[in-house]
Amino acid sequence: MTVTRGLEGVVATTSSISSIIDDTLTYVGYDIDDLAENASFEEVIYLLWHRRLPTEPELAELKKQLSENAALPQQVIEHFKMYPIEKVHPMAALRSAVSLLGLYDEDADTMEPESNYQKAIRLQAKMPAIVTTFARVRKGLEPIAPRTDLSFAANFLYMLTGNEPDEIAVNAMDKALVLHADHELNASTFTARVCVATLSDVYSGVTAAIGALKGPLHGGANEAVMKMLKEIGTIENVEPYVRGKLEKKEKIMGFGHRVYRSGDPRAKHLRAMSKKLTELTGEPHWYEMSEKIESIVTGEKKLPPNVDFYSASMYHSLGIDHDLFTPIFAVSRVSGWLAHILEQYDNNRLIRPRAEYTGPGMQTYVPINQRG
Ligand SMILES: CC(=O)SCCNC(=O)CCNC(=O)[C@H](O)C(C)(C)COP(=O)(O)OP(=O)(O)OC[C@H]1O[C@@H](n2cnc3c(N)ncnc32)[C@H](O)[C@@H]1OP(=O)(O)O
Ligand SMILES: O=C([O-])CC(=O)C(=O)O
Repeated sequence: MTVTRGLEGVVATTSSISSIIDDTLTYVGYDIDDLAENASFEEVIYLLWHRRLPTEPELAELKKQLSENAALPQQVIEHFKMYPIEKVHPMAALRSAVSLLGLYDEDADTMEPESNYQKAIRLQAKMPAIVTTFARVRKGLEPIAPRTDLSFAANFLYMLTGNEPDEIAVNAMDKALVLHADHELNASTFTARVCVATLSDVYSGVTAAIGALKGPLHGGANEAVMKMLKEIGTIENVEPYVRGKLEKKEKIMGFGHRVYRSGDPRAKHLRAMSKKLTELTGEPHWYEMSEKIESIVTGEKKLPPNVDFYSASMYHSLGIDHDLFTPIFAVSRVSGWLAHILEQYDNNRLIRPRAEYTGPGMQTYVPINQRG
């Protein structure tokens, strides 16, 4: 048996959803740079689920379906009011809420492709309301119902604050959602596929994926980046802080990647948005600190920033609570998880690798009264 630690380089499935080849990321063959500049998040959802861009009527229909399914069942809202919500991490709340949604979906365990597609729409549609309702209830505020006349990105910001967001904020959120939507066989997507490959249901697959995204080596890194920026505090402190961490062989969050070698193509879009938004909010130091961290880490370790690094200062500039950064990642990535879940069902085989056993050799059972 050959063990490949962390399954590095192991090709575990075929997929027609997204690809990373020579550090170029494509969704269904469209370069991420092209999509980030030109596509809306709703178009990207359609692309991932149907493997082609929608026509105008198809996009209008998807938007209508997302809008019609955006509100949360009252039971989920009541659930948020039942526990000490201010002590709960929103990713844990999101994980539980998705699982709970499965209890109120009478088709949860129906396996026909059309039923699974309809569940994908319902789940994608409700993710913003889960995150924003949680965010408001924990502050003692009433949840805000989704509006049917706003885009997916605008609705998210509207439900969070109750104010109609301006065009700059909506464009930034929309682009962030496009950039995070899918990423080949990352840890959370693989988790979702392993789960549903047992022929478990869509809600189980997404719940499992949220659990995997939560960790700081994956989606949780964006919140950790903001924590680091706050800890550093000033531009003067960047150099001693970062060099000190590197000397102690500690990781700098938001840097490094299992697949990219010369850099994550999404980072430049987030860097540009971070620069623009931090200037507009009169807090350019968040960007300036980030840029300085990048120059030290890339200089010392040759590790470029990943998608989580500049998204932190960008979301901060939109006035978003720092522990909501990873849930926002999930609001976008659920589109990719759902595409992969449907693809897995389409051509399923149980995913079950092997482990090389390293424990003791064959032993004889000793009755408990004879053990020393
Ligand atoms: C959406 C996403 O999931 S993007 C990734 C988000 N995660 C982060 O930003 C957390 C910080 N980054 C990391 O922990 C890693 O780079 C990962 C998890 C992304 C990739 O991990 P792996 O491919 O397993 O790389 P691994 O952790 O083995 O690192 C290889 C070497 O680079 C170093 N390294 C990797 N990332 C970093 C980092 N962020 N800071 C400092 N050193 C690092 C490791 O210490 C190791 O050094 P060594 O060979 O001297 O021991
Ligand atoms: O692909 C990965 O390993 C992590 C990542 O960048 C993502 O999920 O967006």
